[in-house]
Amino acid sequence: MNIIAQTEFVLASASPRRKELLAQLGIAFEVITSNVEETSVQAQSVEQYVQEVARLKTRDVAAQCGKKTVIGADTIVVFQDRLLHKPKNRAEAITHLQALSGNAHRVLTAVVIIQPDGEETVFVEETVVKFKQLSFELIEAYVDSGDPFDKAGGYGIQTHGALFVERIEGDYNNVVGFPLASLFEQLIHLRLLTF
Ligand SMILES: Cc1cn([C@H]2C[C@H](O)[C@@H](COP(=O)(O)OP(=O)(O)OP(=O)(O)O)O2)c(=O)[nH]c1=O
Repeated sequence: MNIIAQTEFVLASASPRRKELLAQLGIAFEVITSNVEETSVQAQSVEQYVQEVARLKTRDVAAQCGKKTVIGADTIVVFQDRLLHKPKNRAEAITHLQALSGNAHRVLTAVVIIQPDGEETVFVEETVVKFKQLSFELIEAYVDSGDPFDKAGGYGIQTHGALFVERIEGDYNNVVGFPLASLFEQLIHLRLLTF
């Protein structure tokens, strides 16, 4: 399938996974990373929080590039209304995985599209992931591999975190950091892509 960009695109993300996912569309884009501090965001709900962070990152990059369409995102892991951020250290990574073990959690990704005229489109996609019961030995071995530290919730479903999954409801790519199918749908709707 030939997907044609109707605008110049910029991806506002340092995540190599988002870059790979966007590249799957087969369109050209530039990558510009924002320097926004995520922890400063205040919100009433996790849905509002993830949108606000994604908005801040995307706006920061949009301010640097005039006539282009900027796409940014933020992914959070929510367990019983608690946000499980990227773990700061080994102990936190272990605590996150112990909480997720044997339970279902939500992964929310907010995507923001800012067009050259400043028009903003925001949507949030949710995927529910149920983990198997994880032994302490397995959690420790995984944490010691170093994989959890750049990932929300402290695991990567695209790496050895895949071994923890009992079932998943929703878009797998949303857990990796970009709900590609919904993004495609939005970009078609906004006439920023054609095929
Ligand atoms: C749950 C989960 C998260 N993640 C990643 C997706 C995101 O990259 C990261 C969450 O952090 P984000 O703050 O959403 O993204 P980032 O810091 O990697 O990149 P940027 O802010 O520049 O866009 O966790 C996985 O790769 N696999 C998973 O299974």
